[in-house]
Amino acid sequence: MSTASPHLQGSQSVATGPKSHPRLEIRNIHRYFDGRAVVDDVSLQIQAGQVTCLLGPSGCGKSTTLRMIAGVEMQDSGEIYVDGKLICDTMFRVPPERREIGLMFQDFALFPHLSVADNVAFGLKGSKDEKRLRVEELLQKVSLTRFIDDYPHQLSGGEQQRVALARALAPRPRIMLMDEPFSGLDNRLRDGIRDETLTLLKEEDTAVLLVTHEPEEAMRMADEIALMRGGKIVQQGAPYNVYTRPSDKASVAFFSDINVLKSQVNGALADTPFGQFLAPGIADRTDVDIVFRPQHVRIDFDRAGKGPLPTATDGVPARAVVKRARYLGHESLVEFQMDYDGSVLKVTVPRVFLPEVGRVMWLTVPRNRCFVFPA
Ligand SMILES: Nc1ncnc2c1ncn2[C@@H]1O[C@H](COP(=O)(O)OP(=O)(O)OP(=O)(O)O)[C@@H](O)[C@H]1O
Repeated sequence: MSTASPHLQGSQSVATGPKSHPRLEIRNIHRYFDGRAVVDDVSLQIQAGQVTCLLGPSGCGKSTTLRMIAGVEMQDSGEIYVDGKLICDTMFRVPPERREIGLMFQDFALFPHLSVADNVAFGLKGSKDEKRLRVEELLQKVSLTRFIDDYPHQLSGGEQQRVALARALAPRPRIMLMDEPFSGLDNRLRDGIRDETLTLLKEEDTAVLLVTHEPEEAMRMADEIALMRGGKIVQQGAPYNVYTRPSDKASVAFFSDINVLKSQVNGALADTPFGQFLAPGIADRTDVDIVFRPQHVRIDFDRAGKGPLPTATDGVPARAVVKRARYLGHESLVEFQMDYDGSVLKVTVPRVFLPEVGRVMWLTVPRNRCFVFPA
């Protein structure tokens, strides 16, 4: 069983020798609007070739953080370093165009009057031949060579997005900042373009900071997730760690629906209708939330008024009645009304499972899938 608190440190250090610096480092950045800390002491390190997703709900300060790194917004305190060199503090500031940072936003439009080739070549320096070579290389990588002389309006939304990516990467930026870059695309296109983008970013060895409010996008794209809330990074680490070892109830809830049992600690144990849960390190008489995801609840059929026998790993079964069942395509969602207090618990099953309303069943909660947090 997991309990509250582990503040994960992530897997960011890729040692390449004593002098290696992160490609991008921001230290203790603050930004205030109307006296309110919109970005509140944010620090991050990103290595070359690493994708970090800044993930959080709307208004938590993600875009403001990105804008400060890009240099279009000034922080009130804190420093930004690229390859160990200071590029911005409150006294000194390298202008945005000299930061070697590529930008890609949802509405980062192509120049309509320029061909695909000229769009991609826009930020490039060097001879005509050198530019042409780089344009061809990138268009080949995004599989758009055949559109090289076309104009943006002749391309689909997804194709335009890939040209925008090629354009952003053409000058070989050391860092790529992406703000919800795929949110304008329809669902079916999105997965393919995300995967292609990831492959290309890795090939170019760029350090990427991608802002998104979609957990699924972050899980799919990120080497590391920085979970942001109320201007602060509340947890940081590999997607697996952030998902399976969340630091608090809100972090669990950000990734999926949750079920919550209320209890109070007594002798490092919390009593519930599902049996006792370990609550190590939490003081007696502390109110706690026992949190678990719908996909982790176990369902058993009623056998002559009884459920399965209690076990150490799954605790005690609790009697429930099916209130509603829905098939969602990739899983079924069943809502159960619990006998013990009439509350409703959600359970998902990765197949077609549509028991009739009113049917009696028994639920158990595997202890290794639960989190106990002070309420
Ligand atoms: N120039 C500004 N003046 C005043 N408040 C601002 C300014 N820019 C941003 N804010 C406020 O700062 C907070 C954070 O905004 P920000 O755009 O960084 O959030 P976000 O996490 O990127 O949200 P979203 O996902 O909706 O884009 C919001 O409450 C926003 O209203």
